[in-house]
This record gives sequence, structure tokens and C-alpha cells, in this order.
Amino acid sequence: MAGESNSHRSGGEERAENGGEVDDDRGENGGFKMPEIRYTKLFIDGRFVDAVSGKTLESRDPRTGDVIASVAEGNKEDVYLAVRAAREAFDHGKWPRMSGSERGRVMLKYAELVEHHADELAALESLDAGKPLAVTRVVDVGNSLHSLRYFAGAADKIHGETLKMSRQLQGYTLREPVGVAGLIVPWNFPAIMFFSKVSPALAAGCTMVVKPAEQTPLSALFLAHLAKQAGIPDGVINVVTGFGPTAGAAIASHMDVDVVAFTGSTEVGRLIMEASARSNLKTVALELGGKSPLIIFDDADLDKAVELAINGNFFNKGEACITGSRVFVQEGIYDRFEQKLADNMKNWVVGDPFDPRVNQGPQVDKAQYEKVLRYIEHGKTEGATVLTGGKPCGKKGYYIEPTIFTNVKDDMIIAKEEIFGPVMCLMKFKTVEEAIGRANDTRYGLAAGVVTRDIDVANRMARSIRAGVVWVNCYFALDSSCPFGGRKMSGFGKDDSMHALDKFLAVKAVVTPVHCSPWF
Ligand SMILES: NC(=O)C1=CN([C@@H]2O[C@H](COP(=O)(O)OP(=O)(O)OC[C@H]3O[C@@H](n4cnc5c(N)ncnc54)[C@H](OP(=O)(O)O)[C@@H]3O)[C@@H](O)[C@H]2O)C=CC1
Ligand SMILES: CCCCCC/C=C/C(=O)O
Repeated sequence: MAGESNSHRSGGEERAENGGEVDDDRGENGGFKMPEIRYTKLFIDGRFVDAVSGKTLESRDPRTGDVIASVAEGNKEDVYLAVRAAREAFDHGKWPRMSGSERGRVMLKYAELVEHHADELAALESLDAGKPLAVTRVVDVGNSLHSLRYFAGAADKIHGETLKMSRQLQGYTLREPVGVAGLIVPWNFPAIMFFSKVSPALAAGCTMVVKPAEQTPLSALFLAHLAKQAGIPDGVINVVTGFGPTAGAAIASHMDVDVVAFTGSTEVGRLIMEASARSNLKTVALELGGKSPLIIFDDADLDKAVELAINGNFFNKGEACITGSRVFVQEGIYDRFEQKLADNMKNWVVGDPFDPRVNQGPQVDKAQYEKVLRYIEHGKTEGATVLTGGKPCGKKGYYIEPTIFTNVKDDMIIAKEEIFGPVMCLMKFKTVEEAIGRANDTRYGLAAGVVTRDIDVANRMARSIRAGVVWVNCYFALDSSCPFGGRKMSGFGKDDSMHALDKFLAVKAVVTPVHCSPWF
């Protein structure tokens, strides 16, 4: 493992460059200076404060399992304080009452500050979540900035409709900020997830309480500090770090929270809906798990298809709801595809995320590491064949070899359940009809990929697959302007695009009689 003096290349070969061991003379962290962790308290009403209980939770370095910071452990009482601040800011503060263009201007200032601190943010994110720094800087920070700027631009484009009514009535709709938003986000893309919820909520004029995942609280606190610097009024963004069953559940069941936007597991999504039903029937938007198909046809560009399968499965160590973890390859190209995939995986480097040569860092924590390894064992006992990987690697930390299973049957656990780790199921198919049937044979419906040069096949697949997005000849092609969110047990409601605003806006109809109209 790099940073630990040996990293790992997939395909069973330890470090090709110099006979297995890396001669790493750049010292620990590849000579990279670790970020200073400056913010570890709850952010409520514009101030960093301890949890009422005084308790803290530990954020750990996934490279080693060592504690990197003790962070305030907020619970129900802290959530209540945060919601009170958000309520006050909504009911009496200026943010919801500013014009959209003024809000947009402050959000652009916020984006400028995030960009100015991009290196620090990227380093915090890599340290907390185990992501390669080079990727974090470009993808995680880049995507965060894009989201903030997109919704800064959207803030003055929120408007209703005039209604053509069937009687002598004049009607129009207003789209008003819905109120206090509870934003519960996971650990796989902490900053991206923060902004995927915070940016549209800000643009809509809502105030909010954000709960980051217990594994990755650091970037949200840092971003709260930058929000204050940018001039976002106190109480508009509050961040309560803490555990899901306490702090998260308190947000979901709070009578004064008007909407919860959540990304995470399907199991917790269900709990959030239950909490809404039992409390104030708040609006709920859920972005949940997936088991997405990536379907590669005989006519595909082989190099491209292999690249998409690798990135579609092993990017972010497979910790993404949209991984194309069921790779279906048509029989005519299958053998060549499998060979090239195995060959290319030899260049995939697992190791310290601060080493620029590394493609894949450690899983986020021990629980996820153990969960993924259990799935790998399931795959073996169910009779699938290990093409690459199949075991943990490194002497410490939560590293797992990128694992590809062949001879996978659709009803195997590894082909049905979300693994959320670097595990690909490779399967063969014959016809378009078979590919459609098997792609849809899942309780999830988040994303799908199709690789073909045939426009008719591409169109037919795009219309037949029941998923929130179908990527044709690309994968992970997310953009702030493109709606993102699933169907079936992958949830409902959209992140990104103008659709993301909907959950933060209440539509109100205004109707008056109209007399003497020359047209009616
Ligand atoms: N769709 C996606 O992008 C994600 C999917 N997952 C899936 O979920 C699996 C388990 O990961 P896990 O971290 O447990 O995911 P969770 O769904 O538990 O976590 C997501 C967020 O929800 C919070 N949360 C947990 N329980 C509750 C609750 N009862 N009420 C309100 N909020 C709650 C978590 O807090 P805390 O961290 O404190 O528990 C976290 O902030 C993964 O292996 C993966 O399959 C996970 C993350 C993202
Ligand atoms: C380019 C990658 C950005 C991924 C952000 C969206 C991920 C969603 C998820 O895994 O929940």
C-alpha cells in the first residue's frame, strides 16, 4: 500500500515497478501536508458550539483506522436547537425574503470561497473518506462548485404559471420556499452530497439543518464556516454532526421540519418515510441504493467498454449508489472483453489516497470493509468464479482488491444486493430482449449504461430500462443540469437540475374572479 510502503496492483501482482515493494522516499502521505482540522463542533445559528451532552464521536482515518478528530456528537436536543434557529431564520430572517438574484449573488460569493479553499477541502475529504486526492480535487470539489454555481443561477428563475381557467376566474401559481429543510447525507461523496441538497435549498430560499454521516463530518463543518464568511445569514445553514438513529431520526420526526431530503440506504429511507408519516407528514425525497446494469453489445468499442466497466465499478472504491455493478456482455464479444478487462485491471493501483499513482483508496470504515468482504465470500460460496481480486489487501486500514466475479447467476446474492464496494458481476447475454428483461429484473431503478454503436438499439434500451438515468456510451455522466434520482426502491425526487428545486418549493394557487374580460 502506498504511504505504508507498498501499494497493490490488481491481478494478484504486488507493485510491478520494483519487484513488489515501493521505494517511497516521499515519506508518509507521499510528502503531502495533512490538512489542519479546524472545525469539530456543531454549527448552530452561525456559531460553532459543543453538543449539549458534551459528547463527541470519533472520525477515523480509513487508511489506518486511527482517530483523526473528535467531533461533537449532536443528538435530539441539539437538533431541536438547530431547527429552532432555522425556523427563526425562515420565519423572520432575510434569506427567504431576499430576491432570487440577491440570494444568487451570495451563493456565488460562497462558491468563490470554496474555490479559494479547494485544496484544503479536497484534502479534508480525502483524509476523512479515503478518496484519491487527485480525484477529490477535480471531481468532488469541481462537482460541488458546479452545483453551487448552477443553483446560484437558478435562484432568480423560480416562477409560477398563469392559469387558463374554465370560468370567469383569474389564477396564477406562486412557488414559495417550503420552510425548514432537513438534509441527511451519506459518507461516499460528503461535499458533493452536501451541495446536492444545500445548493437547491438555498436557491429556493429555505433554511436548513444538515446532518453529515458520522464517518465523514469534517467537510460539512468546514463548508458551514465558509457559508458564514460568504454572508449567508446565521441560522440559514446549521450543521449537526452525530449518529443517524439519534440526530438523523430527530430531524426526520421533527414537527417543525417541512421537508427531508435524504441520500443513503433503502432501509433508512424507509425509516425516514415512517418518521414523516408519524410526525407532521413532511415532504420526503429519497435518493437510495442501486444495482445498476451496464449492458455492452457486440458492436461496442471494446476499449471504451472495458474502460467504462472499470470506472463504473471501481471509481470511488465502488462506494457509489450508481455503480454499474451488473455488467452484461453480449456473447459475441464476451471472451475478448473478459480478457481485456483482466489485463487492464493489472494497471489499477490500490493504495494510499494521497499517493498520486493510486486509483483506489480504502473503504470508508471497518463496517463497510467487513460488509464488502462478506459479499465477496458469498460470491465464492455461491459458485461464482473470481477473475481478479477476491480478498483484502494491505497490512492495515480498509483496503480491498478490486474484485471481478464471472459465472454469476442473476439470482445470486452478489447479483441482487447492493454491495457498495469494489465488486463487479460479469455476465453474458444473447439478445436485446434478454438484456432488457435481466436489466429490469431488480428491485432498484437508479441508473443504467448501454454501450453500442447502433442507434436503434441504444434508443430501444433507453426507453425500455426502468431507471432514473440511462447513459449511452458513457457512465457516471452526472451534471448539475441533469436530473438525478431513481425509481422503484432507489427512491423518488430529483437531485440536480431545476427539478431539484421542487422539493424545496411549495406551489400555491391564487385565484380571483375576473370581470369584464374581453376574452372570456
Ligand atoms: N445511496 C447512497 O449513495 C448510499 C447508500 N448507502 C448504502 O447503505 C449501506 C449502509 O451505509 P450506512 O452508512 O449505514 O447508510 P445510512 O443509510 O445509514 O446512512 C446515510 C445517512 O443517514 C443517516 N441515518 C442513519 N440512520 C438514520 C435514521 N434512523 N434516521 C435518520 N438518519 C439516519 C446516517 O447517519 P450515520 O452516518 O450517523 O449513521 C447518514 O447520515 C451502504 O453499504 C450502502 O449500501 C450508504 C451511503 C450512501
Ligand atoms: C462524478 C461522480 C459524482 C457522484 C455523485 C453522485 C453520487 C451519488 C451516490 O452515490 O449516491
